[in-house]
Amino acid sequence: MARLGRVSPAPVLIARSLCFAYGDRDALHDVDVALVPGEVVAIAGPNGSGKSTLVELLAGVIAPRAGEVVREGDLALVVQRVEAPDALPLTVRDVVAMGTWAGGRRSHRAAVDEAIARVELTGLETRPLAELSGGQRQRALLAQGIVRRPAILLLDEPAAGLDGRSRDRTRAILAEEAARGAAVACVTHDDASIAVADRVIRLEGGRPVPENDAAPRPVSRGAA
Ligand SMILES: Nc1ncnc2c1ncn2[C@@H]1O[C@H](COP(=O)(O)OP(=O)(O)OP(=O)(O)O)[C@@H](O)[C@H]1O
Repeated sequence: MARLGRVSPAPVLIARSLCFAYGDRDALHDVDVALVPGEVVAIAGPNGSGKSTLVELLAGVIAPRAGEVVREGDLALVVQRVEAPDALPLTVRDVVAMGTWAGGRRSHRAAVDEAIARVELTGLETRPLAELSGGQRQRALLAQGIVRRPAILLLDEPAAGLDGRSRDRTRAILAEEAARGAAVACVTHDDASIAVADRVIRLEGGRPVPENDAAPRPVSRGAA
């Protein structure tokens, strides 16, 4: 009979031996990732090291040249996008509500308002996105990502360009999402975010750096 003990939760995302190239330029080599519920993982590394490419592969935005990604549960991707779609008169509430569309589910208006409040944009619900500052847009995109409480939350520099208070708030939201059971992985250059992450995946030249605790934590056997 198996002994009862503390068992790590099963991963909700496993990526094995991921490789990717843009044309003939290699961008990522042989990267393994396991994301488990309740954990915030920082994806760090210098410019051009492959962080955004990795997140796009994990999210399924692009397909790997080699390797595979297995996901359990729904996923939200928060991208770093500074330009607003001026041609579309989308309000903050519209943009956040779009986050509830995936999987045919629609959240209640209360959930949309709650997500807006969490990123401290209450009062700007009817403001067109194009009339927001870059930091406010970034926070609206974060609200879009968290509104449907995804099992997997991937973010590409969600705090880039934010002021100190909004950075702190973003960091707190990622911790809150992990606390409710989401698996969170976040590309960041922010030392404070790296310091508070449960684990860091560090890339250099498209390769994981092993000496920086880049290996996934042990996970329950058989889950893969
Ligand atoms: N669309 C593209 N076409 C060709 N090469 C690309 C493209 N996007 C990225 N690359 C290259 O792939 C490599 C990895 O880029 P990526 O954007 O993933 O790095 P990053 O670590 O996210 O960088 P940064 O910190 O600057 O955002 C870089 O060498 C980059 O020049």
